[in-house]
Amino acid sequence: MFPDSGSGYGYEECKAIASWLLERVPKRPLVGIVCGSGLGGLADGLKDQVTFSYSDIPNFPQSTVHGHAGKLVFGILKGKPCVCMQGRFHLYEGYPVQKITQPMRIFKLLGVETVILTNAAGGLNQDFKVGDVMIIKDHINMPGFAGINPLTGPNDDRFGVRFPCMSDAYDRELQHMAHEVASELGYTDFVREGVYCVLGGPSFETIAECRMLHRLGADAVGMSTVHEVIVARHCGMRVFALSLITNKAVMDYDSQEKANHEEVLQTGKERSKQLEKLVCTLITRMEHDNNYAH
Ligand SMILES: O=P(O)(O)O[C@@H]1C[C@H](O)[C@@H](CO)O1
Ligand SMILES: Nc1nc2[nH]cnc2c(=O)[nH]1
Repeated sequence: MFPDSGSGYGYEECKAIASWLLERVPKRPLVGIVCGSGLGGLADGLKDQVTFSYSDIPNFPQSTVHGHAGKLVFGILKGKPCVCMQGRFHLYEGYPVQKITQPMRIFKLLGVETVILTNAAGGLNQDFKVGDVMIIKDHINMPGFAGINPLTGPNDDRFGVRFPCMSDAYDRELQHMAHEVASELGYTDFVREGVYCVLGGPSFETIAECRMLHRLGADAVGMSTVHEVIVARHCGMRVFALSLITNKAVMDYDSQEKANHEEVLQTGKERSKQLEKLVCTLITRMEHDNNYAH
C-alpha cells in the first residue's frame, strides 16, 4: 500500500482512468501530445477523432485557463494513433503538482511511447523574436529549487525509479529530426533551440527576474511543461518539446512593453499553422523509423 493511494493521482487512480478511456477508443495511442496556450489546433489534424471533455472523464482535472479547451482527443495521424490534450494544467490553477502531471501517467498506461509538448513562452534570449519556435534542449525547474517536484512523495516503482536521470530528458534524435524537418519546410528563419525555465506563475516576471533568468542560462520562460517532462521521463516515455515565443521578456526599465495573455494567444494564432505542420511532419517521420519503437 502506498501512502498516496487514495490521493486521486496514485497508480490505481491513473489505471482506472486509462481503463475507462481504453474501453471507449478503438486503438491504444502511441504518441501523446500536450497543447500549450492557444495551440489547441494541433488536434484538428487527427482523423477518426474520439473526443472527451475533461469534465466527462471520471477524476480527470479540469482546465480553467482561457485558450485551453479542456478536451482529450484521440485520433490517427498518418496511420499513427495519437492522443492530444487540448488544454493542460498549471501550478497557478491551484492543483498539486502531482495532479497537473497525472495525464502523463495516464498516457503511459494508455500505451503512449513518445510525448510531444508545446507551450507559449516569453523570450529571454535577445536573439529571439516573437513568433520564433524554440526546440527545447534542456530545462531549469525553478519550483524544484523550492522542493516543488512532481515526484515528491513515496516513489511507485511501477512507474519508475526513485532518482530518475534528467540529463537526457529531451530526446536528442527527435531534436535533430525536428531541425531537419524545419529545414525542409523552409522554417529555419524562425526555428531555434534553447533552455526553457519554468516558474509558478500566474504573474509574469519582473525585469529583475528576467535579467536573472537570462544570466542563469534560460532562453525562454514559462509556466508549464517541465513538470510534465519530469513525470513522462520517470515512467520511461520519450520526450520532445517546443516553445512558441509569444512575447519578449521585458529586460529594460525604459521599455513600455507589458506581457499579457491576449498577446500570448494572438501570437499562438499567427504561428499555429506552421507549428502544427512541424509537429505533424515530425510524427509522420517517427512512423517510418523503427529505431523509435521502445
Ligand atoms: O500552457 P502554456 O505553458 O502554453 O501557457 C502559458 C503560461 C500561462 O499559462 C499562459 C500565460 O499567457 O501561457
Ligand atoms: N512566465 C511566463 N510565461 C509565459 N507564457 C507566455 N509568455 C510568458 C512569459 O513571458 N512569462
